[in-house]
Amino acid sequence: MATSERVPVELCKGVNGLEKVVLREVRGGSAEVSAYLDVFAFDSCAFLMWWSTEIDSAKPLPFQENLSVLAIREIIFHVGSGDDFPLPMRTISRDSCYPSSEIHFGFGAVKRGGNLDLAVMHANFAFLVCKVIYLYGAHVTSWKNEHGDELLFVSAKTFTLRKFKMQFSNQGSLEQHGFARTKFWSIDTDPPPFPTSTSNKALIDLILKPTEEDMKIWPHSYEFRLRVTLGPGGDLMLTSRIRNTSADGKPFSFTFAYHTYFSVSDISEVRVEGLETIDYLDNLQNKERFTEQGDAITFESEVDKIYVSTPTKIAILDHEKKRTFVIRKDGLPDAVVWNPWDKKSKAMADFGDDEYKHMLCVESAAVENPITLRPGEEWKGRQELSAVPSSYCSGQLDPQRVLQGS
Ligand SMILES: O=P(O)(O)OC[C@H]1O[C@@H](O)[C@H](O)[C@@H](O)[C@@H]1O
Repeated sequence: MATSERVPVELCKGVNGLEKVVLREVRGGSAEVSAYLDVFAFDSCAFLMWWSTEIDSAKPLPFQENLSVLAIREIIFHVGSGDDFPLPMRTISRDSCYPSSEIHFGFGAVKRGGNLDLAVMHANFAFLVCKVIYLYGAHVTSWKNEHGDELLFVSAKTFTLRKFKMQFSNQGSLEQHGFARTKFWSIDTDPPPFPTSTSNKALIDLILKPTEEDMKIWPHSYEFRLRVTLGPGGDLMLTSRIRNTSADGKPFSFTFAYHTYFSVSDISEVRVEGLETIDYLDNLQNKERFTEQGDAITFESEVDKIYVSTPTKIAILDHEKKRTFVIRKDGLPDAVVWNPWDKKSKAMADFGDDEYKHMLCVESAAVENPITLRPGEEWKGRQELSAVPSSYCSGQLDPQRVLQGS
């Protein structure tokens, strides 16, 4: 039987500081199961960080050791009944067990140790689609699909989180990739309106403004807004808006990139489509300009290329995982493709020697031509990521269909 059932939940103190939730079978009244959760709640939303039916096999996700439960008003689990009970959450099917009216959206913010704040949001509590955004550098450190698979790559050796996201480099005088990724951002509670609809989405708005100290390094006044949105289908959207708020009448220029590290099964099995025949500046050859030849891009050594004036859709095909990442971008004409391969991986202190095999960095960017804003002007750059199952094997997938989003 696979009928939908709302099961009453009791929360009790578990071991190791974890919450323990007891679900009681309502039919027949005999079955009882204990499940261990790491949850926290904010306002009326509860967030599940991981779940296990056995305490010993429960492995916390990274960076969550110090999360504490603030309040829990209600947790609703939908499970099967009879012989199916308890169904692991990830096997519950959307159609049979989860009426759309009960899909929850929301986000929360909680303080953790080590002075990093984080915000967590979910688009669908039962499907474990959640993400974690560090206010330090506005890093999105986790993005999961409905099966709980992590879609982003985070190095196990990451110690400063310098590896993720914002590039706000003035090409030269600033630190590598600029300063936006090493500043503490704030939650923007009252952002100016966005033209796009916000219904049926979980979102959070972050903002970065310069302090007096920052102005000594980059003497310009700006508001840098980032909206992170999780769509109901699990798509991850990042929209950045940068405004020149200078009172001195001076313009400023910047370059930009969403420094996204995708998790891949095996870099040797991965193809990038959509950049064929496009010009690129090769970072490994003094930014000399070449034209990409032939078919899709594959990887067999270090790659560090800035593709210029690319199409707005790029696809990363992961043969082994049977998954395709589709990147759609707007306001970001360029795309950086980077994999450090073995030698560079060994030279990077916060990157494992073999981790290059499981990551690919594809960045939606505006690098070749810096963006210039006069006082009062605003720039907008948007990246939308989706992960779709693909039954790809060589020659079977029509790249044009992926790139045209059909
Ligand atoms: O280690 P970082 O500073 O995050 O940079 C990683 C890589 O980022 C890419 O954007 C650059 O093209 C590479 O040259 C660089 O090595």
